[in-house]
Amino acid sequence: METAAASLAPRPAQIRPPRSTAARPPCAIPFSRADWQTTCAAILATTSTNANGSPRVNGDSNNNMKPALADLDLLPPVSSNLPRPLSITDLSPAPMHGSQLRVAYQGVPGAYSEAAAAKAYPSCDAIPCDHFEVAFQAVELWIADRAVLPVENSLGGSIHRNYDLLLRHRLHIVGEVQLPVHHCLLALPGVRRELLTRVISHPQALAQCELTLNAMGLNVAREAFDDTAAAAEHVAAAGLRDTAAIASARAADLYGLQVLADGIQDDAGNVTRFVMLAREPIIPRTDRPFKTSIVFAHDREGTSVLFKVLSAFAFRDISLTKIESRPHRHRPIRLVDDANVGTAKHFEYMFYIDFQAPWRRNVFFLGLVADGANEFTLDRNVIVTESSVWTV
Ligand SMILES: O=C(O)C(=O)C[C@]1(C(=O)O)C=C[C@@H](O)C=C1
Repeated sequence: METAAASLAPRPAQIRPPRSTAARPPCAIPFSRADWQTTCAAILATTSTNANGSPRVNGDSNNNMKPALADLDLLPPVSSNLPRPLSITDLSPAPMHGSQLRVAYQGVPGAYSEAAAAKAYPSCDAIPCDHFEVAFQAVELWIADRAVLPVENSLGGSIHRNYDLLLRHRLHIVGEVQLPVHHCLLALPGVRRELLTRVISHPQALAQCELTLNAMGLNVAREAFDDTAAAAEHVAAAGLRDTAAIASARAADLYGLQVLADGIQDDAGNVTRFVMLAREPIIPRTDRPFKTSIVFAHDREGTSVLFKVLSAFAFRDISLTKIESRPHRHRPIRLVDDANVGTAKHFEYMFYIDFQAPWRRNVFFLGLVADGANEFTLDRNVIVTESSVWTV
């Protein structure tokens, strides 16, 4: 989920510069602050807002992104951005890419997403972005090489916004990383729990600590914030003595807050799964397990098509690791009320399936996908729109 505090004015979508030396990601961005701000200004200049208020980069009416590289002075000349041949790096297992990759994540330094980026690509330059969509755009515009974004949490469930963005952008899943999420309650030095009237954090973090906060007697107002570390930064920057933030211990260090309580997540095994995204797909290693992700829709009413699709997996002994459905934007159902006013309701769905299978069976299965939907699904009314394969 990507939500801003109701009481806070929405901030413009932008890639954030590192704020200070203390607040830099583990591996510094190789620009000066001034250079970085010029880059941000350039990407913002290419960003327009569509009717729904979501940012777009030179998008057409279908929200298809077109990189505006010529506008970005700091980027390499356009000619070097033409598609390049796959190199050995592209073919190696994704988590080993490592050295000096620029990796976009959503949030500010100290966010769990920054830790996930560092876990996925240990010597990367982590690039903070205000919104998930900006992280997608940063990769599409070659400002970053990869994006690392959360898709689900063991307590809070799926992060639907990123499922939707995966369909609207042309990036490939090239890996995944799981991050144990250990939350702390942070406040200004000297503040006692009894003084608190408000707890702020990312909505997922608030949900993950709900029971523990209540058990601690903190039945105070909760407020949603863009990300956990931004909440911590806000408490520190605004000198709020009545407000605590839920964030990481690293955020406490970065923003000079004290840890009032440690490990406040409702489940000790709280884990968030992040996907690693790139412009080019990878060929996964055959000596390691790997996952395939597909997205499909069907144009028939009723549940039997879904049943047939699922049976295609069952008959081949292919394990599904995740199934998710999202409203189909292009096929809304039109409802008419008593006053004969029509509204679009999204009760038709896109289905996302992740599956894991031995290499041979997986190749066979993907072959069927590539062959066309008929064979793959045993039903000609199913359309597969996306697929990615990665090593886990
Ligand atoms: O706010 C952060 O620190 C994030 O990285 C975001 C996020 C999320 O989107 O779910 C990531 C992991 C945690 O589950 C809580 C929040």
